[in-house]
Amino acid sequence: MQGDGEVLFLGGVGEVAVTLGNDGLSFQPLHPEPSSSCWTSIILPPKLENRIRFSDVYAVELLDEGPVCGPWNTRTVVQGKKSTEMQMHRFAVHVVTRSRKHPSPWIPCEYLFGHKNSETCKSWVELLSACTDGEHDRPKNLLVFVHPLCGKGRGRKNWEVVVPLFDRAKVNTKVITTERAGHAYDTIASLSDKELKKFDGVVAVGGDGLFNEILNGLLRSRHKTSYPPTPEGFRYVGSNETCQGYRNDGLSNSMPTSNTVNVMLPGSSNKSGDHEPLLSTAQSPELGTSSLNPNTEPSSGDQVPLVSFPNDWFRLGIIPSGSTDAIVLSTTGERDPVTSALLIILGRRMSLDIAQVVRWKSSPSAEILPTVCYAASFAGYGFYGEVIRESENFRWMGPARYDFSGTMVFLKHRSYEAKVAFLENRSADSLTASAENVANGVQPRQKRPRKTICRTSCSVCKETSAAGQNSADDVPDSSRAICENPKWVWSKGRFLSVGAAVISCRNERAPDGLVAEAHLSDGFLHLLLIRDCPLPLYLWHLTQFTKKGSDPLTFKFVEHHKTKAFTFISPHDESVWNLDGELFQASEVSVQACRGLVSLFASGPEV
Ligand SMILES: Nc1ncnc2c1ncn2[C@@H]1O[C@H](COP(=O)(O)OP(=O)(O)OP(=O)(O)O)[C@@H](O)[C@H]1O
Repeated sequence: MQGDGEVLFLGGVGEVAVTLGNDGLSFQPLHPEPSSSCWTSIILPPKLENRIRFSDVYAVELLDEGPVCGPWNTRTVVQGKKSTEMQMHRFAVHVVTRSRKHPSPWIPCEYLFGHKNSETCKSWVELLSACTDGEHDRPKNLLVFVHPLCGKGRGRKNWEVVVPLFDRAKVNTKVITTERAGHAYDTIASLSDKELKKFDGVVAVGGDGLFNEILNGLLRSRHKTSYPPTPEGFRYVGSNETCQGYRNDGLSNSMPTSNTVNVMLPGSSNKSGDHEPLLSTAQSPELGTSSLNPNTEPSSGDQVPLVSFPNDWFRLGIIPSGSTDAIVLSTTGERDPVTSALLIILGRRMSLDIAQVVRWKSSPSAEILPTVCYAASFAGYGFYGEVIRESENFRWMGPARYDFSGTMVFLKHRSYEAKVAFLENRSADSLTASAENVANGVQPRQKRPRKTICRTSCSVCKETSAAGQNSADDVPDSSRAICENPKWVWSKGRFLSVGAAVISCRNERAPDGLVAEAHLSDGFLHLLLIRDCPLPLYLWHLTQFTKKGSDPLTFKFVEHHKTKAFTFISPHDESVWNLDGELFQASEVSVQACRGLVSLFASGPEV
């Protein structure tokens, strides 16, 4: 019977007895070379093991009859001799491997098996395919957006590099090459739920900006929740509206309705300051129903349940190709298109917190008009917003424009008057000084608690995601906790920047990120308030971000608050925010962390 020590020929090794286990395949050479370890000499590099885990197999392929090379040994390698080749029927098992050092990119590699009987090969392929198909959670159909111009034109090239992996793994991809800013947003936002349900996920081949567009396109109409809580005295809308399930403990919550919620599309609408009009779900400019499935009925009136977030099936992926790629670096630890493609194909999954940002006013004199948008990595005001605004003038420089405009904005050393109220996090490891100290601006430099870095299988994120498996109709746990502990702390004054990191925001300039201890799905934001200070001190603070293992947040003029929600008010006419690297004009905003709102094809950073 197959799997019970059947003898196959393995390329580079020779005859092996193969045994099938519950979680993989193992094999022993029948004629081990005494002078060398065939496992180290089989393929140099990468090193293959004598065991294949199904969870690492991304494709099994039946091949034509052809050559399989005989054993490699030290003698043939050192003397440059060609090992013998045998003509036989063949199949290939494609797996992922990686070096032992961390972080290390994933490398696809192949075990080539041969047998004189074609039926034997065929039945092994069927058996192994069934075993790997049993590894549930692997995507079958993906919608892919390729931003051809991102990161100096890397988008298209990177997609071409990874396409063979998707083809080999038999993952169907519907590819759309974006033609303009807002293209991906429009397409996703206008997909009916029935169309969306045909996909297991959406992949962005681009940078954080393209990912942000997709995120907003998905969540705008499908994330049903209340506005972020706001402090007493900040009651713009629905003062008489109370949210179902929320206690009215001095927090003003209000439920957005389809009439009141508009989404600002960061990539396009911010430039004009206009709101993106709500699009009809019947429109589907790129993905006409017929293009997906000729038998599909029109979406209107169909009985497919609504897609809402969070849910446990739909995932987002990123093939990093942008100028910063902070989301990929923070969620995988690698900025490598092949690693990301393999994580997608193997169906890795992890939850990701998302910041819901509600703009109440675009400028102090503007009308009150709540506009909802979402950020996956960062929302920043002051320095961060100005750098993005300034960089728009130097697009021709490519990614270097961020360094250039960063320097210009730094030298201007502008500070901004603002009031920020945040929800105090009474539970456990608050990183902030006491509320009184903060209010007086005399926060002492203090020893910060030991950082728990978010890594693969992070216990902090696992704990919270297990607790957070509530239905979409339930009140989110994070919000419930807010209502039970509603203490607001105000911070007022002049700030060089105000920023909220949802995740660590690692990037090539900041190897530990903006907030090294940020978790991917713990339901918290890290609010960074940088008070006005002398230029050299600010420079010192900024340069700390570039050093691994440093702590840029211990300066006296830096406030770091781990919080679930905050509200920001500025009297400046030209107040601009940076949301995931995109410009967003807003003088009054409220922001909340939505725990595990989306799932990613990732398994956490291996750092
Ligand atoms: N074909 C296109 N032409 C112009 N802009 C596009 C196109 N496709 C997407 N965009 C927009 O470009 C912006 C930046 O995209 P992305 O972040 O993916 O790449 P990037 O190289 O990192 O860019 P940036 O340096 O501007 O952040 C996004 O807002 C996206 O909407």
